[in-house]
Amino acid sequence: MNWSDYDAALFDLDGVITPTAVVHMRAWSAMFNDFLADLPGQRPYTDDDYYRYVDGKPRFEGVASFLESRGIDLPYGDPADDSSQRTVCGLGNRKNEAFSEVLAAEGVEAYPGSRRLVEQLAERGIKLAVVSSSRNAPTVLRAAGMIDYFPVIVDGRVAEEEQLAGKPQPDTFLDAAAKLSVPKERAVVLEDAVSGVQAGRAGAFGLVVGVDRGAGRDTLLENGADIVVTDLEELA
Ligand SMILES: O=P(O)(O)OC[C@H]1O[C@@H](O)[C@H](O)[C@@H](O)[C@@H]1O
Repeated sequence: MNWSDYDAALFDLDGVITPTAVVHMRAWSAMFNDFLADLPGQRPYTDDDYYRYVDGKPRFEGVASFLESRGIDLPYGDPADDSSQRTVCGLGNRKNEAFSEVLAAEGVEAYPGSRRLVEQLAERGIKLAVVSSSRNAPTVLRAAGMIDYFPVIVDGRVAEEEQLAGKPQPDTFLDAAAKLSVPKERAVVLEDAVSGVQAGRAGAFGLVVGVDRGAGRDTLLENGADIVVTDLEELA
């Protein structure tokens, strides 16, 4: 790809800039498997469930989507629900406690190739944004020492405040491009999740880059990626 064809790069965070997709995956697995253990006839939650139903989506939409796939009906509850409550929101918040504990205990470093690409693009004057479903995005970016590169961050909280539909809808990416004053045809979306490349395709952005951290090259291409890399170093 030729960066001179573009004016902005819209980065997903977890699994694209930082290896936190793995932390999210482990936290989801611990929470769902604990929850399923009490339900007769349910097979365990696996990484395949993560990629199909949870990856890249806002917290409570991930919970609802997985529960629906297993025919489990729980009340939605309220985002402020305590993590002990048997609601969609309660389960999401239970998972968030596990995620926050790992982040606090272990910290996080950006992928070296992603840091290099971000630094180079910043030097070239390409405008940069993070577009993440996660409400933890600013905390993760700060912990990785990367927050100052991104004048625009559209995270799970911003999406809620501004009533933007989450990925796989394109609204959060479109919002970031508008905030950077860059037309979508001049913006590149960089995503590791199926729901994320779907959002990129739905928004008709200039280029959708799939970063294969486990979702699978063919799956990313089928769902909206124009090109697929395994590390962002390849684009630096
Ligand atoms: O619960 P949070 O931190 O708001 O994150 C929501 C989602 O954010 C996405 O970035 C992750 O890919 C998902 O795994 C995660 O579930």
